[in-house]
Amino acid sequence: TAGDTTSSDDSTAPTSSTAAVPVRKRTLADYRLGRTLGEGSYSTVVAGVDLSNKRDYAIKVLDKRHIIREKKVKYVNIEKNTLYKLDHPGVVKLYSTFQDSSSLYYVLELCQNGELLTFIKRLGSFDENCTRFYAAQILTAIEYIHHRGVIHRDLKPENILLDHRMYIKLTDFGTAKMLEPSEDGTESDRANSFVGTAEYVSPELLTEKAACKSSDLWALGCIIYQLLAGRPPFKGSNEYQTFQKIVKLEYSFPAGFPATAMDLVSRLLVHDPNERLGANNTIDKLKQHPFFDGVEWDELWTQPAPRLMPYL
Ligand SMILES: C[C@@H](Nc1nc2c(c3cc(-c4cn[nH]c4)ccc13)C(=O)N=C/C2=C\CC1CC1)C(C)(C)C
Repeated sequence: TAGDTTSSDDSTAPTSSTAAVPVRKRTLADYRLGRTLGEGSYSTVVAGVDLSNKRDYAIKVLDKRHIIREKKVKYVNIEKNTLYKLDHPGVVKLYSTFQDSSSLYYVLELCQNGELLTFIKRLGSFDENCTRFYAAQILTAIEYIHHRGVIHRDLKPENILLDHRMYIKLTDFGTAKMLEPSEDGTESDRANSFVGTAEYVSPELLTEKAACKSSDLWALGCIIYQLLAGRPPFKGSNEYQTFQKIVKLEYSFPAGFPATAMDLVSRLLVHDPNERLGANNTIDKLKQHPFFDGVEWDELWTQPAPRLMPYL
């Protein structure tokens, strides 16, 4: 059975009904590790069964020496604190962490259906109805993390995962930015340094090295384009070529690309972060775009996901 995918309670936290029994810190001995699910630049995610409750989890393993050598300790703590703070059906849950002499371990929600990218490659593209559903789920997950003062900064189909219900889960917050309360909404709502993955990185990240909430909206525009077209809008033969296309806004829609989706994408792939539809905490304006006509926003996380159909 899947790990606590339905409720937020987990086996390690005492529930209100039981006495406050001391919660024993988990160790690796509490899990039977399975196959490797994904490899990150500083981590490996493996399947794991909690031997005490037979529930499936994803266990992210980080090599301490590697993290220290690569000076990524800050990012590791940002990810852990961000994940513990976020609680939304579209964000992967972090249940507990522990460590041993060589590694750090995160016990996370298992997303049984893996990466969204796998399905885009398998189908070639998503039809309009499926694109609408997944774009709406990603949009509400982005709206939630932004409301909590978090910018993801590296959204892409590789780290947007799918659970057993084929619902999306945002993951990989190692490069996220937690806006300080003072930073949110004022002129300094910029997060510096880090650059995301070439195809999805926003122009402001390339020119001013400063991401903002609107950078995640740019990535959403790239993802919606990719769901319908089967490829990202900016793709050069190498990273530098890709960056060139982005700063020059050099992209075009393939023949047959649906008109309302074309209008939406062109309102997101806008150079000026403030001019993007939904920028400056106006995500409601994004939800009202004609492309999302028919979306039942209140049913989005209870209705069954649509059967995946390619856009032919
Ligand atoms: C994006 C990530 N890949 C993955 N991260 C997570 C998975 C995951 C699952 C599959 C999968 C499941 N079935 N088949 C494939 C493939 C890749 C996965 C999961 O289930 N639960 C939490 C995860 C991540 C939690 C997040 C805090 C890091 C990278 C590539 C960085 C390793």
